[in-house]
Amino acid sequence: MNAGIEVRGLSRTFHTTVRRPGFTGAVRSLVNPERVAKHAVTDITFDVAPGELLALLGPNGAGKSTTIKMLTGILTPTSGHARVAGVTPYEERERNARNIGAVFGQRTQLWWDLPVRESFAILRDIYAVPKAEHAARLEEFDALLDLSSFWDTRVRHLSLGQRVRSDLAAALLHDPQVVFLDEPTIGMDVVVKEQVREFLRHQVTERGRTVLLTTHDMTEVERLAERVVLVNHGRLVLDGTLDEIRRKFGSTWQVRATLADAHAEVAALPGVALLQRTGPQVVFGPDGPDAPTVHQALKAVIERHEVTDVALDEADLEDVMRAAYVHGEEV
Ligand SMILES: Nc1ncnc2c1ncn2[C@@H]1O[C@H](COP(=O)(O)OP(=O)(O)OP(=O)(O)O)[C@@H](O)[C@H]1O
Repeated sequence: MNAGIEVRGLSRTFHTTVRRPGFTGAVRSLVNPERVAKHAVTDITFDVAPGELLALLGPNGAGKSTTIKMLTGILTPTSGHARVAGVTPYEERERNARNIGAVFGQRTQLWWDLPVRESFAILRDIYAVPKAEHAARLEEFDALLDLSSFWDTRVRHLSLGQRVRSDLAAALLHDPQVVFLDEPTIGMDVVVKEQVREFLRHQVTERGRTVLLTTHDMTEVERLAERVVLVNHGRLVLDGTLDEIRRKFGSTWQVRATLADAHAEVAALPGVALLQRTGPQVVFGPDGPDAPTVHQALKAVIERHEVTDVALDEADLEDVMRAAYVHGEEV
């Protein structure tokens, strides 16, 4: 069985009733309601390989949550289909629930009035996890997320960072193959964010879980994801590695180097232009659509020249993504 995610031509349209303004408008809306269709997700196709962490990115209202809701079985698609660890989520919700874990950073699935550890015990019973297995997993999660310092506290009294760490543990205690994370580190301080990222990396690399992550935090994307899928206005605009996306939309990098020999000849590098030369100081930039990434260019420069100093300027991933959202549909 494939423990990944397959999404094929997935679409979801919402039909809402428009309220006309004013009293007569309200009466007219009652008598003759005006229905409008909102195409939240349109014909999206992508895969997440087993054991891969993919970031699903897009501006507000792009359709990310709607996509995740279809993959977790909360919503049924209008058309298209999806399989999550071999199961059609909206047709077999219960079976799907056993295979997946989900964390929505803005909401909790824990019992508000119970201490965290009791919530974990209830989940153990719900998912019928053997006691020894549950204890071993909790020990592993505690080592990475430092849960024991607050797991006797009621959920309502936890800080945001403590609550989300508890939610993450709760979502993974039944050992799901596939994990959905909707803005898991929103509002956390940098230390807790890093702890959570380390935990997620461990779950992907050591436990082989398949993760679909949505976030607006580009540092998170850089630290965790190799591949990203970009959606805008409900449509998929890009599916590729961070390097590919940088290459397409982040064409503003520069490598500045000081050559050991002020008269040395500068080697021609494919896809790299020599922008400036003043004695030993040289500045390189990307040349054409097949230009390398800044890191590849830096490596090539160092390999071919003896340099005494080197610095690089790179387009911020936020800028790259902004360009990709705007121009992604054109490529
Ligand atoms: N139940 C619903 N009824 C009507 N429209 C909806 C419903 N749920 C979502 N939408 C609309 O569908 C579009 C996509 O929403 P969605 O929540 O999937 O976006 P998102 O990419 O997750 O955004 P954000 O980054 O702000 O969380 C939005 O225009 C939203 O208003």
